[in-house]
Amino acid sequence: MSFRVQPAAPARPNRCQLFGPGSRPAIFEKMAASAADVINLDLEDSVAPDDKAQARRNIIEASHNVDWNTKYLSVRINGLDTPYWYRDVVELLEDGSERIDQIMIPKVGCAADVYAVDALVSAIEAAKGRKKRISLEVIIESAAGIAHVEEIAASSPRLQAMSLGAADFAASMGMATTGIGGTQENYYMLREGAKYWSDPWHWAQAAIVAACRTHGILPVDGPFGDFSDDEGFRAQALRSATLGMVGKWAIHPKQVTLANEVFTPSDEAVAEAREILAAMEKAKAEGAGATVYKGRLVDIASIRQAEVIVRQSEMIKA
Ligand SMILES: CC(=O)SCCNC(=O)CCNC(=O)[C@H](O)C(C)(C)COP(=O)(O)OP(=O)(O)OC[C@H]1O[C@@H](n2cnc3c(N)ncnc32)[C@H](O)[C@@H]1OP(=O)(O)O
Ligand SMILES: O=CC(=O)O
Ligand SMILES: [Mg+2]
Repeated sequence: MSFRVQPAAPARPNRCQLFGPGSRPAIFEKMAASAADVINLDLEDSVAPDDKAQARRNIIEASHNVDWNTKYLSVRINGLDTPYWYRDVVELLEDGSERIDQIMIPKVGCAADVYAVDALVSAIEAAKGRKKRISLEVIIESAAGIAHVEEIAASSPRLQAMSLGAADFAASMGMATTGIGGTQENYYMLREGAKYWSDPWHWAQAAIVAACRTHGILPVDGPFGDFSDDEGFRAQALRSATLGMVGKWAIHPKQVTLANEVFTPSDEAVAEAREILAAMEKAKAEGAGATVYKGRLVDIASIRQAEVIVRQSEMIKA
């Protein structure tokens, strides 16, 4: 480990972030009753320009009237290149209840984007005497966002989470696809006439995870658009979890269970992690730093790997 010890990410479950348009208040109670850890009420791309003002009022009202129970409540504001974002922040924090936990900033391209929102949030919190400190999350969904991902991860002590937004990311990068996440038909390797599909999101996800882990931020996988394809969602989520992401968005309620399943360590995985920890305790007592578990090497690094799984499981159960 570097002399600079890696900071821990916020210790709260973030397995599934369920999205819903702020212009559709009829679904707010259903979102609150879902099994998602995080609720994202949207003012951005799922809300038509003419509905932006009403969507803000709907969300403000719901922050007072809906029982959000233990949900982490986040509101996605509009991008900093629009005329809407400052009113989103001002109205939400002047008129919205203390129940709002987080503001999500889309299409972040550099650290200064986060700084701008942080400054406005800080001023309103102080002016209104708000008690709960609002946290921030960002979406990496542009060429600039991924190019500056590390400075963005370091941008603000309010920053808790960072998601990959596959749809806008693909558009910004000029990728030849209209698919939102998952396998892309034309992204394959060819060997002896057989196609082997590769993962075009992998490099961006890995860059996000590295930036997040360096700065103690939760790395999250964004939307999977085809909500009739459960197996496709599961495969994408399993890849994300394997890379170190802690959760995934749901853009339809049927994706919530799938995300929760994938991002909750299984009983088998936790049992194996505990066995590895026990094997290493025994090795340590015998003066060894390495031993054999089920025919494979485990050593002191394995303790850290096993602890990731045990800690995640305990945090979710708490
Ligand atoms: C690329 C991005 O930026 S993604 C993030 C922004 N996008 C979003 O927020 C979109 C979120 N999702 C939605 O708006 C909707 O789920 C849609 C448009 C995809 C589909 O909506 P519908 O056609 O109503 O879906 P469907 O008929 O299958 O809904 C089934 C049930 O779930 C409810 N429902 C639909 N969406 C949601 C949701 N996001 N959260 C909670 N409940 C929902 C419906 O009201 C319906 O309830 P009912 O059985 O009591 O009648
Ligand atoms: O905002 C999300 C995306 O995929 O774009
Ligand atoms: Mg987007």
